[in-house]
Amino acid sequence: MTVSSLKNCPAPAKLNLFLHVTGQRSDGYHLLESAFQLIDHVDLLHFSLRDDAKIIRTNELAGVPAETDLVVRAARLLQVHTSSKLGAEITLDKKLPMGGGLGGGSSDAATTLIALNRLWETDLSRQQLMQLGLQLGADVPFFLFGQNAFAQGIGEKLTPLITPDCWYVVIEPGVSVPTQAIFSSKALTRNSSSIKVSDFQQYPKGNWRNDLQSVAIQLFPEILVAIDWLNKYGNARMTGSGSCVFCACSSEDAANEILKDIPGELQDWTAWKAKALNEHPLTNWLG
Ligand SMILES: C[C@](O)(CO)[C@H](O)COP(=O)(O)OP(=O)(O)OC[C@H]1O[C@@H](n2ccc(N)nc2=O)[C@H](O)[C@@H]1O
Ligand SMILES: Nc1ncnc2c1ncn2[C@@H]1O[C@H](COP(=O)(O)OP(=O)(O)OP(=O)(O)O)[C@@H](O)[C@H]1O
Repeated sequence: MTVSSLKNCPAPAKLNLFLHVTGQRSDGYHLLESAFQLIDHVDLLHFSLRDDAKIIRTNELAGVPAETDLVVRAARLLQVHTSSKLGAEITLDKKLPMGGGLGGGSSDAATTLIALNRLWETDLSRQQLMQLGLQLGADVPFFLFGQNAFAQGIGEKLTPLITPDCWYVVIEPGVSVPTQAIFSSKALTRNSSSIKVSDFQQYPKGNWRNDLQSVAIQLFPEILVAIDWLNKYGNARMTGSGSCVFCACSSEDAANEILKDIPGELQDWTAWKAKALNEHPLTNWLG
């Protein structure tokens, strides 16, 4: 039986539990070490098969024309790479904030590659899709990897990681951070010492930090207000290049208690809880 559509395909967010910048490559990209954690807060994508090779995005996305949308770019890349004659209509139900450091666009791209690889029966392996995904962004291979990871290189060298089974409270401080502006800042330190994946399991959780945070705060002081507030409840820090901040909670009840306290007068904040995932919800779609 030929499948003609795939509905409600999740694209989960990630948190960088820590992020160290250890150097810079000659092409300008930065060498990172980070713990990538999948969480159950998702965008949803819907795919319908077309037999005329057209890739059509059916929704509007504010500030992102279809041609530059990572979803459309991912579909085109797979189509060209596999010489597929098939097309797709794609609808993106966007929940993750753009410029939030949650990897939303990258996760949308990864879910598109996974779903269309199935719908078009192009049968690329996980490894092949990860290589393709890297052309779209440094975070994309992680969302194809299928599990939580210790990342090295520019974020594409991935080792499976056992991470705490907990809940997270995430605050969106109401600003969108351009990743490039953070990495290009003169104030960014690029010389953190390297750690090994085996060090991670012993690494004291209270010491986890994000080297991009101080630069992001200089440009967007709203991030510091959210960190200072959330620090009352745990080791609050930023994910990715910001703007979202998070802290770990031992239970869903503990997360609910924090959410109840969110000050009503700070209208620009959106806050929510999410459970740590052990694996990507679509991991079984790749062999
Ligand atoms: C900050 C993180 O979210 C951590 O997970 C990622 O490193 C960012 O990944 P991403 O958004 O997929 O990044 P890309 O779209 O590849 O790159 C955006 C810009 O960030 C800078 N960039 C990104 C990743 C990296 N390791 N070094 C960099 O210097 C580059 O200037 C690039 O032009
Ligand atoms: N499908 C998409 N969803 C979100 N952003 C997209 C998409 N396609 C292109 N973009 C562009 O990518 C930019 C970064 O968006 P994204 O949501 O991935 O940020 P982010 O969570 O900060 O990413 P990262 O954690 O990878 O730095 C957006 O500002 C937008 O211009």
